[in-house]
Amino acid sequence: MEKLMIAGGSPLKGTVRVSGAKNSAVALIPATILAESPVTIEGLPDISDVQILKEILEELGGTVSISDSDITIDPSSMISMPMPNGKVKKLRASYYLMGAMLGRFKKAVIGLPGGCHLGPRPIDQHIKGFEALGAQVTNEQGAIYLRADELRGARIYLDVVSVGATINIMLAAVRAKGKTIIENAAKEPEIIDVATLLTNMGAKIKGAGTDVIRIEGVEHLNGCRHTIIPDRIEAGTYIIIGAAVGDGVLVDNVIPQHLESLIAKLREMGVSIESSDEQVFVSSNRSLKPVDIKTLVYPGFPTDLQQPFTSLLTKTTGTSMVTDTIYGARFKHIDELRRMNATIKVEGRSAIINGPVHLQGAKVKASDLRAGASLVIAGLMADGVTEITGLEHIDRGYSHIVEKLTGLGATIWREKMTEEEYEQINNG
Ligand SMILES: CC(=O)N[C@H]1[C@@H](OP(=O)(O)OP(=O)(O)OC[C@H]2O[C@@H](n3ccc(=O)[nH]c3=O)[C@H](O)[C@@H]2O)O[C@H](CO)[C@@H](O)[C@@H]1O
Ligand SMILES: C=C(OP(=O)(O)O)C(=O)O
Repeated sequence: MEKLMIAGGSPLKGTVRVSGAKNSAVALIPATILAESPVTIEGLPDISDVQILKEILEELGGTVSISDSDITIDPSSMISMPMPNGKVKKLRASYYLMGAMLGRFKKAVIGLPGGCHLGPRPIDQHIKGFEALGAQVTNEQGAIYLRADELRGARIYLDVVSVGATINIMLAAVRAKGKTIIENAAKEPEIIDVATLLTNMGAKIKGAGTDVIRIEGVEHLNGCRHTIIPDRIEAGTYIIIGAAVGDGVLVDNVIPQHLESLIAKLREMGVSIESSDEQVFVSSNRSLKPVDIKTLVYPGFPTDLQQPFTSLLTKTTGTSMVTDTIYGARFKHIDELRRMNATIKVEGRSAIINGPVHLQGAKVKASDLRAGASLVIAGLMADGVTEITGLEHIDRGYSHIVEKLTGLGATIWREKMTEEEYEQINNG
């Protein structure tokens, strides 16, 4: 077990290249199950979620080869092996195995997913969609059993706008007989990316990226080549780092339109930020104005950037408020930021931040992926050394974070935890 060490306080400068999107990758990889010949995905991020999904596809009988950041998956020999436990519990996106396996094999057994603990994360809308397509779905001892004689297209209205449910229903519906209409669908860029892959495989999908998606089921899906979109949350994290401690940070391989809500807020605060086709240039400003943010579904401010953004707000002069309308309990990073000197209180779904404060290095624990990102940013801003445990969460979503930050001039390194430290962490 390793911990992350950061000696903060120095300005960062240079170029950082963003990797492929985690939330696309974790759907694109299961989507390959639906093909009848090899699929190549280019530009995958080097993160643990991708590694685990690769191993899961191998357990299902797929042949997986990786060359640099490209992966080729031959799904032709896969079987619908039950996966009630084990690796599926390690990540949220293992729920996409349900839609993909139901689409191809008309049956699947998948344990309820893991992923970040952000309060309740039900999957009732996924199940509602599968049932509407004709599947029988039961929950037995923490695993979801799905079976259908045949899948039939249906009209499905999502009661909650859900990224996961939209993609999962799409995965099953591309192999259903007839037409499926998903209403009140999520519009995140990752949904368009998955629809693009499926279309390249031979699926018929219209309207991905709008709130009504129309799918005409097909009999066969073939292999193809697909290039993943850049990770807007990783890009947003480096842009926030540039705003917090940057002396000219160029974030490369980004689609700025995916981050309009973040860029607009940073400008409102007085951050100097310029964007071109695929790059964003950002510099820190000594005095920043406080702002309020409210997380919303895309194209609103992403919940996944709320925690990293909170660290930046400790630097502003005055009071800022962060309200998370998607995950009302996504505030486990706040206690850790307080240990670093931040003045923040949580009231219901909101965190109220008073600044400016000068953060101080401390021993802190990442409870989830973006809590980890917020602590990395705080560590870079702080005087002295910050030690972050819970690195396994950060490794779920940030490819080569130490190398990328070192490239910008940060003093950051991984260190093996002593047995004593390991025990302390495990005992809470
Ligand atoms: C792997 C992946 O892509 N993860 C992202 C995805 O998670 P995920 O797909 O799990 O998130 P959803 O978009 O489904 O969740 C949005 C909201 O709907 C609720 N809900 C969702 C499904 C359901 O069946 N019932 C229900 O009530 C959730 O509790 C949450 O409050 O979108 C989230 C919201 O942008 C991001 O934080 C995650 O990074
Ligand atoms: C919440 C997140 O991930 P997951 O849904 O995979 O847990 C995230 O990426 O911030």
